[in-house]
This record gives sequence, C-alpha cells and structure tokens, in this order.
Amino acid sequence: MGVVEFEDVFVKYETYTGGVLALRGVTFSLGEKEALLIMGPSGSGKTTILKAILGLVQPLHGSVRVFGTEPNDEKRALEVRRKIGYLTQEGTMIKELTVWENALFYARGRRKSLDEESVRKLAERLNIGTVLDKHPNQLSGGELKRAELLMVLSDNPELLLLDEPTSMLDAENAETVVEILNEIKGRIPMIITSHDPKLVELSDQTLKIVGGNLVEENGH
Ligand SMILES: Nc1ncnc2c1ncn2[C@@H]1O[C@H](COP(=O)(O)OP(=O)(O)OP(=O)(O)O)[C@@H](O)[C@H]1O
Repeated sequence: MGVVEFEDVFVKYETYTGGVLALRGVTFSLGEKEALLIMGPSGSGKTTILKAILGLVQPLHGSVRVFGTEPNDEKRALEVRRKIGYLTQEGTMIKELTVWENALFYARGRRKSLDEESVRKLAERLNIGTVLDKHPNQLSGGELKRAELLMVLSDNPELLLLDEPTSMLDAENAETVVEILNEIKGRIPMIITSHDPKLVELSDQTLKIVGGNLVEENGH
C-alpha cells in the first residue's frame, strides 16, 4: 500500500459559470521512500492534487487515500493532516509573529515540539540564520520562501507536499534546497510540483498533467 493513493480521481470546483473540472481521472501511488514530481502548465491541476491529499477538496469521483485513510474521514482527518508538511506557493506565515514564533506555532498546532538547536542549524544551512527573529513582511521573497520551508521541515513531518519549493530562489539557494531535499529523500516520502530540472533529477517518479489529465508517467 502506498502512502498516497489516487484512483481515478475527478475534482470539480464550483463556480458561478458552472464549475471547473480540475482533475479528470488521475491515478497514481506514492511509495513510502519515494519522491514524486508533478509537472504541467499553469492551471493544469498540480496544486489541486496536493489539496485533495490534504482533504481541502473532495473528489467528485474516485478515491484518495493517505496513510490508508480518506483525508476527509471525520475521525482521522486531523491525525492524517498533522503528519503532512505542506509548503504552499503563497505562504502561510502569520505576519504578527516572527519566523521562529511562526515555526513554534505551526508545530504546536500539530502537537509537535521543536528542537531549537536543529531549527537554528537548518536555518543556517538555508542561509536564513539571521531572519528567525524577523517578521515575514521584513523578508525578501526568496528569504520568505526558505523561512516557509524551514517551518514545514522543522517538526519532522511524515509526508511532504512541496508546491514549487525552488521558485523565487537564486541558483545558489535553489541548489541548497535541492541538496537538503536529497538528504531527506528516502526518509520522508514527498510530492513536489516544479519545473526545476534539478528536482526532476532528484525524483523517483515524474507525472505530467495537462488540463487535469495525466499525460505522461516516468519512473526513473
Ligand atoms: N478555488 C477555485 N475555484 C475555482 N477554480 C479553481 C479554484 N482553484 C483552482 N481552480 C482552477 O482549477 C484548475 C487547476 O488549478 P490548480 O491550482 O490545481 O493548477 P496548477 O497546475 O497548480 O497551476 P499553477 O502552476 O499556476 O499553480 C485551474 O483551471 C484553476 O483556475
């Protein structure tokens, strides 16, 4: 059994004009040591796959299972959600809190504790050692991206969903992020959306999605 299993999943967003079918029969499985990369043009359904894993959208048809459970299952949804580290494209940090306070708040909400020393070490590696006591609106786009990643990695997630983890980063910082993900790979299963060739290299499996349909699958 995979950590994540999609079987013929259709997802529709309701709109005033009748709705958008964002996923049209998507099937794939993520093994417990695997890194899966999802590629595809803007609006093709990549983020919707991540949202379906988190239970933020309901399949119209088909089944999604995460750690053997439907992410919308009332009794186990929260337990499953707490295992997942989700890096969004838009960021989720609270602007009134510092980066360190955000990481603490994020971990506490998930019933986890943080080891300050390892968080500081990871921050140094991500080249944001000096931003832990700053507020998110005091950071550059690239610093904020790495701070969000720091928060998501800090509380030892059991599954990582990373939406465009190297976008907004210069080559050197993108390289460091890929290096860190390479070290984590095999320990924490991950699903990454990106077009970054370095992340293609890192992944065990690549899916290409166009207009909500899987058009290509490659196992490396
Ligand atoms: N909340 C929503 N309501 C209505 N339509 C939506 C909603 N969210 C996404 N969509 C539509 O669903 C489709 C898939 O969107 P999705 O965000 O999954 O694409 P994506 O591949 O992640 O795009 P990008 O690379 O630009 O982030 C798009 O047509 C988008 O406009």
